[in-house]
Amino acid sequence: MVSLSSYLQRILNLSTHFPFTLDTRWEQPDTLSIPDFHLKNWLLDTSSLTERLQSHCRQFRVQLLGQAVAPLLANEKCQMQGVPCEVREVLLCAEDQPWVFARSLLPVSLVLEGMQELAHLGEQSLGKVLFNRSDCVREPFEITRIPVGHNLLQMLQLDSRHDLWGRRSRFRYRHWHMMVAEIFLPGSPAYKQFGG
Ligand SMILES: C=C(O[C@@H]1C=C(C(=O)O)C=C[C@H]1O)C(=O)O
Repeated sequence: MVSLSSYLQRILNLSTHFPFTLDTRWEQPDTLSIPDFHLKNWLLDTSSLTERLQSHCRQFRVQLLGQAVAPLLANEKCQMQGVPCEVREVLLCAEDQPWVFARSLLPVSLVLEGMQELAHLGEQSLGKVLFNRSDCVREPFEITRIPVGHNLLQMLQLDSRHDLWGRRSRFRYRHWHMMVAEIFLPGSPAYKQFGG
């Protein structure tokens, strides 16, 4: 098991990589055959992923890879109605392993006017902000399958013997929409092979 500090040293030294982006096809959940019920339960769980991961480990942290205004991919632009966004990419890590890669899109006007706490989240979980507000409504999930060899794995310098799976959903707050996409990485408890 690669020690998180040496693993992160490698990733964080690649500062030019931010944003890592997440170029993948997103589908309605019933159009992809999810390998097993255990994974499906993780993919479609609407509760806070941060809290669920914390219940599976002793030491949890959010490792910020970057948060800055950056271009969106075509399939993100239409979901975000073409508004300029801050892109926030993090690794959700437990013990000595990165368990989730997350890429969130935060409209600049929301960060500046609507929810200023998003401007200086740093390594606090975005979920703590979103799930503590009753006026943030989560919209339905789309899911994605990331094949072995996808460039995200190469950029994150991770190997996987199986496809990875992820989900994304928008959170609506007043007239704004945020997008949160999460990819379960090989060591995460979303896969039955998890040793925990
Ligand atoms: C949406 C949540 O927030 C998590 C924390 C994130 C962050 O800090 O950038 C991003 C995605 C989530 O996995 C959650 O906890 O469910």
